[in-house]
Amino acid sequence: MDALRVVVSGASGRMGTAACAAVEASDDLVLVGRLGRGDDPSAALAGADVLVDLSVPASSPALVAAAVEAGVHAVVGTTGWDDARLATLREQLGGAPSVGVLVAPNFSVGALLVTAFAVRAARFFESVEVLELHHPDKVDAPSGTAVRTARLVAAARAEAGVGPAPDATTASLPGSRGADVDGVPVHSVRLRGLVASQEVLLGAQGETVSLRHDSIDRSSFMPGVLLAVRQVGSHPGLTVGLEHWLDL
Ligand SMILES: NC(=O)C1=CN([C@@H]2O[C@H](COP(=O)(O)OP(=O)(O)OC[C@H]3O[C@@H](n4cnc5c(N)ncnc54)[C@H](O)[C@@H]3O)[C@@H](O)[C@H]2O)C=CC1
Ligand SMILES: O=C(O)C1=N[C@H](C(=O)O)C[C@H](O)C1
Repeated sequence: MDALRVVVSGASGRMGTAACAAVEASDDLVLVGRLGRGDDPSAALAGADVLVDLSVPASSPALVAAAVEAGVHAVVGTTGWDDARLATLREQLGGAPSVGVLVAPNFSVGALLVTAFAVRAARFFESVEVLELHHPDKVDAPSGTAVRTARLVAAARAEAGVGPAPDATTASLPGSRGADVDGVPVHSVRLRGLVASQEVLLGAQGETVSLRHDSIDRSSFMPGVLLAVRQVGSHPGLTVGLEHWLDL
């Protein structure tokens, strides 16, 4: 089989640099383009099979739209894909039925497992809060992973008939109880020395559970990136979350 031709957008960034190296180290993949801020993606996409987008939330929708337009599959790690953006992309993919796009808030298997464990645990605990901790150069908050975790946990609670978490607190400073994501408080820490961490705190009468994941190096994301690049062409349409391809 011919090697898959891969273009990386955000190629000079922290994740893009690691992804380019991971692609170059793979015998079955060939890196045919590195896109940075201000580059026109069309020429690179013309000779590509898969775009890996690791850019910034402001640029990601246009880059992915250009890939779909060119008939190129896309693996999207960039955050900021809210419901409105996903709906627009879904509509575009309706006109490109053979193209696959994966929007993956997190590529690390450990992070995906923590989210899956939290969803499994959700119905047993009346209280739940999410803490996400990242390096201080991260441009967005809350993290895409935390938003997705909170939404999935909230959906699992709703399905099980768990009511709102108890909370008698009146915040005397705005923000002190975190952001409200479907009723789940999400707290964002930015700290030099960190890469990416998440902790899901669950509480019931007389007991608590803390589910924590730490990416201590961006290499933690690369097996997931490579798996996604290899599989995206076999999954036409939009997939949100790499967990769907890991049987989690
Ligand atoms: N899904 C996952 O597992 C992970 C996702 N991320 C997400 O990936 C994104 C990138 O993260 P980092 O590498 O830490 O950020 P970064 O700031 O180091 O890199 C972003 C790069 O994108 C470039 N860029 C901006 N506009 C562009 C455009 N129009 N075309 C091409 N490149 C463009 C910037 O110049 C920069 O080099 C963020 O949204 C982050 O949240 C980060 C880590 C893991
Ligand atoms: O910006 C980062 O670093 C990360 N971004 C993603 C997110 O917002 O969830 C994934 C991971 O947490 C690292």
